[in-house]
Amino acid sequence: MTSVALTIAGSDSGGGAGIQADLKTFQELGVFGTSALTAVTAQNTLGVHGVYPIEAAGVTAQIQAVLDDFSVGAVKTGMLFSADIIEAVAVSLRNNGCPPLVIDPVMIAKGGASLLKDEAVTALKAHLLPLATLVTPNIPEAEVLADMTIQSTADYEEAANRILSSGAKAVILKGGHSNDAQFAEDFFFRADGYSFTIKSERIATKDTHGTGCTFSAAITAFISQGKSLQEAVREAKVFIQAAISDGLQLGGGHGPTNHWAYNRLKQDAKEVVIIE
Ligand SMILES: Nc1ncnc2c1ncn2[C@@H]1O[C@H](COP(=O)(O)OP(=O)(O)OP(=O)(O)O)[C@@H](O)[C@H]1O
Ligand SMILES: Cc1ncc(CO)c(N)n1
Repeated sequence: MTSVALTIAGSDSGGGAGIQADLKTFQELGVFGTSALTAVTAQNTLGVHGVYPIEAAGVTAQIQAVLDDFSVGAVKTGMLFSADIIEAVAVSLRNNGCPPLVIDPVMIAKGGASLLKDEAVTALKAHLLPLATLVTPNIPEAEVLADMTIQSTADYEEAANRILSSGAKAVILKGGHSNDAQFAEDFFFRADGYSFTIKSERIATKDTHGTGCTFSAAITAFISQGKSLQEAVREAKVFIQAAISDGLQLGGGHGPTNHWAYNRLKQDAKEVVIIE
């Protein structure tokens, strides 16, 4: 049977991040994509030029319409923008017996524009993180969620534990922003204490717009197909590695990754190593 996934996220008119990245990723992985839009952004590879949120009631109605009609195997959230929208999403998911949920706690776009209001962080922690199967912050987002600075490997564990204390079942701290020139390493922690590091070669490119959205969408797609969380994360790392490695050279700023690359390149993908 065809797997169905739902993305609850913002629109990126530039097509590299947000709902567009999610749907392209679902499509490449043979998963039927459905969506609930939280905000429209006027955006390209150079930056965000405007944010136009959707009314919370409109977000609720989209989620309900999808969940009433489809058997959704997994859900992801991306840009949620306001506390009102976060509360509406949490209520809708709770009322519908929430499917496995991947939360990408999107806060700031590459160019520095805010995609989550400061006051919405409390709502995210209180209402949505408790429902999460997996939370996928980059390091700056983990610092906000854990309310601490992260400098050392010991800090990763402390930050992860603070995020897991919200009730989330697992967290992966993404190292895309680290200054390690050789490897792109992400750190996975589960609430029961199991952890691993997942590592691939770092690709030297400026075209990394939407990497976080694409990675979390690939995890969501694989979960919707019945893969375990660990297998979903491992294969999503292959997906993002392929997508970054075959950049499309579009736009004048941070260009998008290539959502068509995975099925063509996965056999030759640079090694993705899990260190338990
Ligand atoms: N240059 C790179 N080479 C290889 N992998 C990378 C590179 N940059 C990021 N990644 C990987 O891409 C995934 C997404 O991580 P990243 O930290 O870039 O997310 P993000 O900051 O949330 O992205 P976004 O820009 O969409 O907000 C992670 O698995 C990370 O390790
Ligand atoms: C709509 C949207 N969602 C997420 C991101 C983060 O990459 C972005 N730049 N735009």
